[in-house]
Formats: sequence, structure tokens, C-alpha cells
Amino acid sequence: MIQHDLQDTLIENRLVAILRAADASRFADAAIVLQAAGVRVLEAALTTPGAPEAIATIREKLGDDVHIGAGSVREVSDVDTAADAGATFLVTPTVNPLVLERSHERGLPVICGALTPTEIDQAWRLGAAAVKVFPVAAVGGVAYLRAIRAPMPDIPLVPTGGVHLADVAKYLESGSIAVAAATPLLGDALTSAGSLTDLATRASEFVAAAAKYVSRV
Ligand SMILES: O=C(O)C(=O)C[C@H](O)[C@H](O)COP(=O)(O)O
Repeated sequence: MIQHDLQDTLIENRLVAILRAADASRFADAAIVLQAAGVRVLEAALTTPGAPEAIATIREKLGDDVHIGAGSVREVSDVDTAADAGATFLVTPTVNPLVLERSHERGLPVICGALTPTEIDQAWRLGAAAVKVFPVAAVGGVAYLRAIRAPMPDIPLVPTGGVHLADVAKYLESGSIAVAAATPLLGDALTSAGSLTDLATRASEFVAAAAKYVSRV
């Protein structure tokens, strides 16, 4: 996937579901539930043991209908791990020029994590396809997002971290290209005690909230 394709995919979906857990045993089942609910952009965090294998399984089972990225990419070696597993894009929590450089070499677009105006601008100038404003809720949520957008309206922003269902419309109304959520969307669905039925309900609610802002490009 190239930069513009990822931007188009985000505009067409407005929602990224982040899979992160103690282990990846339920990632593929959760991905199937998410796909059925209309979620098309998934991110498997590399902090989860077994995430690369889960990325490969999800690609095999769900095909090209679902975009599966690797998240929490911090090291250059993570880029290669994710690319070799078949991830179609990368998500980082930080701005690391070496990670962006290697991602470009491997042909993978990046949603690069950043927080301050300087970091956000730097991530964009280093060639990020979009900038993940993380952790957005902890620093002021929608008000912070709006403040960032005013002087930098050209940068596609993906607010992440503490984005709850009730916030989805507010962030998208404020000009975000998409929102990303882990805990508020996945809940405990990735644990053995979690319910995939409840996940289906939550995912449908998130998709419905984002749907108003979806545009076909
Ligand atoms: O994966 C990464 O690279 C991140 O840094 C982003 C996180 O997964 C967020 O921490 C999600 O936050 P919640 O949606 O509040 O659970």
C-alpha cells in the first residue's frame, strides 16, 4: 500500500481498530467479528506476543477486504518483522526517523505517533501518511485536536488513546481523517473471559458513529 492509498482507506473508513492483548490467540476471531461489523482497518500491536503470526493469519483468512497494519512499531527491526508478516501499513507511538526511513524502503505507509506541534510537523515532514495524535485524551482531547489543526490544517490527523464511542463524531467533525481505538472498542474481547458477541455490538456502534463522516474517494 502506498501513502495515498492509506489516506484514501482512512477517509473511506474513518476508524482503526487496535488489537493489543497479553497474547494474540483471539486476534483472528476478533478480526472476523470486526470485519462482519464493517470495520475494515485493523492494527495488531507488536507489543502482543504472536502479533506477527496473527497478522499473517488475518491476511490469509480475510484477504484484501481488510487492511491489517502493525502497531507499536518503534525499532527498525520491527519494520522488517511487520513487513515480513504481511502488514499493509505501520503505526508507531513515536517519531523515529530511522523507522520512517526503513518503512519507505519496505514500501509501507506509516501512521506516525506524535503529540506536540513540533513532533506532529516533524512526523509529517518525514513522510508519514498520517499523524497519530497520541495520547490525545490525556492532553485535552477534541480541544487539543482543534488547536493543532488550526495552524496545520494540511496534516491528516488520527486521534488515538482514550477515544470513546461518544467522542468519535466530535473528533471527525473537528477534521480528523480517522480515529483509532483499542480498549474502548475491544473491551475484554481479546481475553478468554471476553465476549465476541459484545464486541460485535460495540463495533457496530463505532462503525455507525464513523459512517456519517465516511466519504467515498
Ligand atoms: O499501538 C500503538 O502504537 C499506540 O501507541 C496506541 C495505543 O494502542 C493506544 O494506547 C490505544 O489507546 P486506547 O484506545 O485508549 O486503548
